Amino acid sequence: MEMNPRKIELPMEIHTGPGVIKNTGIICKDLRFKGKVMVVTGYKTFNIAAKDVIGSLEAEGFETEYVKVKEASMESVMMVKENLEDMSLVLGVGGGKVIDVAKMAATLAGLSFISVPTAASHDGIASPRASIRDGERGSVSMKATSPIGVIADTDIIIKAPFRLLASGCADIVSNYTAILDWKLAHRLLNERYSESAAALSLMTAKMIIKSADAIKEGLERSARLVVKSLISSGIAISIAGTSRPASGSEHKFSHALDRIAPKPALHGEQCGVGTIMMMHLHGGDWRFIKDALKKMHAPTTAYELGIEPEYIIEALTKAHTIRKERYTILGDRGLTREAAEKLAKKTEVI
Ligand SMILES: NC(=O)C1=CN([C@@H]2O[C@H](COP(=O)(O)OP(=O)(O)OC[C@H]3O[C@@H](n4cnc5c(N)ncnc54)[C@H](OP(=O)(O)O)[C@@H]3O)[C@@H](O)[C@H]2O)C=CC1
Ligand SMILES: O=C(CO)COP(=O)(O)O
Ligand SMILES: [Zn+2]
Repeated sequence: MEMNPRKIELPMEIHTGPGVIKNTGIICKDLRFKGKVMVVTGYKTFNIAAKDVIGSLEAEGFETEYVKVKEASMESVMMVKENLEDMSLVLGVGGGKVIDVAKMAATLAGLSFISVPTAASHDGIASPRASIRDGERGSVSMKATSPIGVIADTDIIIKAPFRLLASGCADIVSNYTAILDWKLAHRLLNERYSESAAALSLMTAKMIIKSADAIKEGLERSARLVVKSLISSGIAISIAGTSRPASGSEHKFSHALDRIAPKPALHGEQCGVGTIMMMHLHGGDWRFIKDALKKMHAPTTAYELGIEPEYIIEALTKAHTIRKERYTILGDRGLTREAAEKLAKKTEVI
């Protein structure tokens, strides 16, 4: 296989622990930033964390502005970018959608970006990719600048609804099928494959399953454990330069559900249920995945996702049309309706 020059971008500083959000201003100063900082946040997370972030920045002499976003869409990215003219730094304070929008807007404006997650719900915290909805194309994985820093306050993260933490665990469990899909594409299509990225991604998934019993509601140590795993999964994405080690057919299923279901569940929750079914298609131990998700209190059925079975079946038949360039066990033709129904029933998802 031809060897092209590669660049791996990683965060320079990762701050995790209780109360670290109060050090945001000092951290930005130590990283030699000055001037005006744009804080991108969400409608709930503004009060939960962004207010404190702004207070900490202003106490260190930074000027600040903030903008609230709802959706991880190209419109949100452009709206944020338009407000970045005289900024020297962008902070994303919130869940995965806020972080992706802030990351992508900073990338387009040529600015540095710091990730301030308020929930351990996704492995985009430290990754150099942004998942953005773009019109008819649906969800696309865009190349973005790596966060220069991560500030993960475990006091805030553990107070977030437990569902978000369980969803983050499920997003990591999905690395199992993502790796199987990546290997398949490597064998069939000679797609570039990184042993080290795959090994890190799989090890992270194994570790989170091993620690499942230690993940408890309200326990700061649990938040720390999941955050560490999400960052390590994000670093696997950085090494690969693509989200391949953490996103395969199970993610295609989740992206399809986002388009089809009237009320989609959380990203990680949907990916977890997708992992059960895709593992069955790979001929692997889908019960092991199901049991692991159950231990983590993550959903394993359509009912627990709050999604009608008919949308699960439709998403299964459409999943292969998402990110067509990303070859997976779904192949180029995808599942027939009958096969989709059989798969969902066999794995007790519906
Ligand atoms: N770039 C990458 O590599 C990756 C990207 N992703 C993307 O991330 C997104 C999923 O992220 P996820 O966080 O699950 O979803 P959201 O960003 O939609 O967050 C879910 C909800 O949780 C709320 N929330 C966040 N933190 C708290 C808190 N501390 N207390 C109470 N509520 C809180 C948010 O509030 P608010 O309304 O304020 O936003 C939002 O309403 C998807 O778009 C997915 O594609 C996922 C994995 C990797
Ligand atoms: O969610 C991801 C990894 O968990 C990456 O998402 P994509 O499916 O957008 O590449
Ligand atoms: Zn994901």
